[in-house]
Amino acid sequence: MAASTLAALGLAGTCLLFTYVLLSLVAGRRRLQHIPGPAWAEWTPLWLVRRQLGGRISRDLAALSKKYGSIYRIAPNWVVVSDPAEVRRVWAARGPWHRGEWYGMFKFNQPVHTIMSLTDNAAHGALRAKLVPGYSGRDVDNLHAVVDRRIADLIALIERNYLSARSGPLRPMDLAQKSQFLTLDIISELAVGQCFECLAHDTDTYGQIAFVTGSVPLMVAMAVVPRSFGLLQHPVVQAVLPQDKMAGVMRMMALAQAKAAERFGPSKKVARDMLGSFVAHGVSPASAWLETFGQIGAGSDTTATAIRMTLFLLLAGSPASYAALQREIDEAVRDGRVSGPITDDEARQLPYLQAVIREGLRVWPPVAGLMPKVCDTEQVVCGKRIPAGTNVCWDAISVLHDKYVFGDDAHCFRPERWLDEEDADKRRAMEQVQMLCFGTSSRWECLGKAIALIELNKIFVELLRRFDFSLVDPLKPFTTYDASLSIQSDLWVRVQART
Ligand code: HEM
Repeated sequence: MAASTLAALGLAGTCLLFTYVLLSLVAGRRRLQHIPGPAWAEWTPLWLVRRQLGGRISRDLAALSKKYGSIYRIAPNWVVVSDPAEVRRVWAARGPWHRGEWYGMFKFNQPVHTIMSLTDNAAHGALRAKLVPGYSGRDVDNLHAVVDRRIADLIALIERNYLSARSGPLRPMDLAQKSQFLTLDIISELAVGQCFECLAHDTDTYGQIAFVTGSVPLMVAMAVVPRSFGLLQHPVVQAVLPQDKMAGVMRMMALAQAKAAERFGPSKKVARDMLGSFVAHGVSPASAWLETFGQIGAGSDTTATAIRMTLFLLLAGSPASYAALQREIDEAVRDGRVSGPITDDEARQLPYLQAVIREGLRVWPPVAGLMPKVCDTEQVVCGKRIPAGTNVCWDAISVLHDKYVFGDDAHCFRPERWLDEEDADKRRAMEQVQMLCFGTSSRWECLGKAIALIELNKIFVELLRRFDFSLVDPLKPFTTYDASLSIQSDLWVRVQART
């Protein structure tokens, strides 16, 4: 073929491609033109990618809600809802919505799905039914003992390395890091039957924290561009991935695979633990290790954020609440209403503790990701027409700080709001919205909620009955990067033994 013909074909192809891209952009823009939002977000997902990489996405969304109202657009095919009632309706267990492609990041590039990456409701429901008995603790003998044992490890570590005498030198402790050591030790022992021993060695033994810090910001940014995860397999991308940060996660995967393999085959190990429950209820070998691996991610950063941010809010947001909680604990200990260590049932009888836990999760939700849901038919949300296939996300901060539900001081940490409310309907409405932090009443409700609450019920009592905490630098209390979950460090505290 003549060079001139080739050039003409090339030019025609480029023009066609350009026209296609332009028409797609215009069509994409027109679909959601009736929903307000930032100008650039009408045309390209790059606006959202940039925000996601900026490390303050939930605060950015809350600011957009103030400007645009209860529903706004953040990308050509993405909207965000900040009205709690509408979020509950979209997430309703029997509703027509399913998860969006965003959840593909939780497939971890493996051939089979995890419970968190499944977007098909029927397939998700089938796998969930096999996991529920293990997560609920029904089939598991060691749940409470594991939590008690690892909290004892944290106490021992503090007493060994981090106690500051009242008049002696400061021995600062990074509460952000130690909270995560605790939750990693608990979840690794529950998930694979082998504790990571981060607390015993006072280090991130499997490099899990380094991995999350190094990879999650990129993952959540990629998740808003459909199918971009395929790129991760590309040799060029593989070459630029931080191999040192990947090494730990590879070891974690290998451990999960080895531990799951022990549960299958002719001489299989049978045990009444979480993995044992998954296998007993029909989870396949390929899924068993992956669920276990996913559990370590889902169960460590989240609960660590709840622990450290609740303690921080007590220290910085409301010293009076800190004192009230410590008083409740002291009185319960004195009256013999709590054992050593406290049981979950005993903790549930401490009203101020329960209010503190609820309030901590509400003010700083550990999972504030977009979590988009999609419907295959046209819907109406917040009074606006939502075309089929649109990603409908929640604005976690606006929902959980809603003034209509929680009062004018909704953004403040005030545990008393849970104790003072006398109107039963109002209180129920508050609880329903607050529990959205676990996805409660949706078909995707957090499977680890019971485990997380056991940890929270115990940790504050065991720490505050022994120690006094204060911030080392109240003007620079900690660093945080908001990437759907909070990546936090340098929450330095002074810990003193109580006399
Ligand atoms: C305070 C701590 C925690 C919070 C705030 C939290 C929050 C959430 C939320 C909001 C979801 C729903 C996601 C969606 O709608 O798609 C979820 C799902 C999930 N969480 Fe948690 N979580 C916490 C702790 C844990 C723990 C400790 C574990 C493991 C032991 C865990 C395991 C899971 C799993 C497996 C799912 C997927 C459920 C499904 O798809 O059916 N979470 N979590």
